Amino acid sequence: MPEAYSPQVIDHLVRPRHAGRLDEPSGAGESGDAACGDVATFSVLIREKRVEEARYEVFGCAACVAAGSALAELVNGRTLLDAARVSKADVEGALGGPLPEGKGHALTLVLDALHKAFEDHWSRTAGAGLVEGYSGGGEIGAGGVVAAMSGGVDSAVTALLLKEAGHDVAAVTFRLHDGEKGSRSCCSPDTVLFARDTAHRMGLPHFTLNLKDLFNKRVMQDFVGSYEKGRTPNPCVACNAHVKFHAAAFLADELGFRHVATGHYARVAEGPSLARPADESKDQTYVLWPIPKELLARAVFPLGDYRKTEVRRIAEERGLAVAYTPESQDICFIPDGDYRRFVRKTVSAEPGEVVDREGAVLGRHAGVVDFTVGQRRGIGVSAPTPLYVTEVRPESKQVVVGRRKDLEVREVRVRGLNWFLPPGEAKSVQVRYNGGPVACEIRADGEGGWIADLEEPVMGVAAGQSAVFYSADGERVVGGGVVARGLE
Ligand SMILES: Nc1ncnc2c1ncn2[C@@H]1O[C@H](COP(=O)(O)OP(=O)(O)OP(=O)(O)O)[C@@H](O)[C@H]1O
Repeated sequence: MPEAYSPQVIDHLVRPRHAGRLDEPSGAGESGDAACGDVATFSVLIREKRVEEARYEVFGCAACVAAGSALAELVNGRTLLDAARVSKADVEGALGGPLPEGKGHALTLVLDALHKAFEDHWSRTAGAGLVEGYSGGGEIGAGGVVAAMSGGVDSAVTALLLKEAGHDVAAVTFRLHDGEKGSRSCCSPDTVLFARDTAHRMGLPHFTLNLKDLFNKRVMQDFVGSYEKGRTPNPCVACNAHVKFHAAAFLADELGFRHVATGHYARVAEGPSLARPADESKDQTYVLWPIPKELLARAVFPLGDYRKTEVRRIAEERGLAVAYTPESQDICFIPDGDYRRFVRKTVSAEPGEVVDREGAVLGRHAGVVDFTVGQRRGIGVSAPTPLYVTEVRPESKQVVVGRRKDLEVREVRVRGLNWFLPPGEAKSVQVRYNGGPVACEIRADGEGGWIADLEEPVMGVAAGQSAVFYSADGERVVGGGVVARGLE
């Protein structure tokens, strides 16, 4: 580490390039904190996928000021993709090599301000309902892939494999929620920085899209609301239905790219339909059923052909820092896994009765939001044989309990279906993420929904869960939907 500033740093201090703010930018961003001394802003004017102008303003140490000037010089006039590829190492290079000890943060600070300006540009382009319901623009680009990168190993290897296969790749990280304090779940600020760094080390452009409002409305509120209604939600399914693929397609269209990729373990088969991946222990087809068909036609899942162990090995071999990141938690916005506490923070639960199937009152509970069908623990009623929740009735605030046998269902009603293949090809159904498929026959219920008649009984099917139908060979997803009440 040098002790003094390089001639390049001094030059940027004496002759700052592109200093100031644009009056009418298409995006503006700020990073840093006055309390810790350094604040950087960038304003950008983007036209025709090019950074026509970029200006910076920095209040802070000399290294930060010089880094702002060097970065502005590096991105002015470049294509948006090239500008989004500029890395900390590039800025460092432009400043004549490593900064003096303790000054490395300058690179992160100015790059973050620039990327927040890009993020703001996308928010302004997409408008208030950012990508809500977006399913593709008029013209789909010929090539290129937008790879959704969460900061985890799967999506990093996804982007790497696509790049190594010769595709034009742009990485995108979605800001979905703030995470809970102290957490390092996906989308917390440091995760975004980490994902950007990972993309840049692969030589990829990186963008961030702010989807917090959409995610809050379509995933988090739905999650809490479902418990209030006595249903069991699956937030990953809701995210795949409304957020991830729409947002990635939006960015792909803006960049003139055709495909969108995620690190899911699944394959896209002809149809298009979804097919099971090579690594059956990581199969994610169950949560992917709601992707609109027109978006599935643009989706690629490179990991569908790999086993997770191979994916980690690839990450290790290529020296990716993500190689050792832990598996992500079940629900990304509840890092501690305590979803009851999460739900209770938002809804005020009202007490009610615990009743048996004949209606006899066995006890009291503190709120229906604490219960799901199939639950055994925490019922608070003692009985000679174990009791299970067999039904949740939010209207009467009753929780119905019964024996294990009472949980068995032979008929599942499914609504809100998304079919990839003709319904007649459905030969089995899976009603739980970790459950296997059960042979079934299906019939239309005459009201737009379908009924699956199961060959063998399944325990504890809760309204709100997904029901996913598979083909006769069990390999392809025929379609999926949401389990409806009415099977009782
Ligand atoms: N915040 C995010 N930003 C961008 N893409 C995301 C984000 N969260 C998830 N994804 C995409 O969705 C895929 C599946 O998400 P999931 O939460 O199941 O993560 P995962 O299977 O553990 O993958 P990873 O190891 O990449 O985090 C990811 O591989 C990634 O492509």
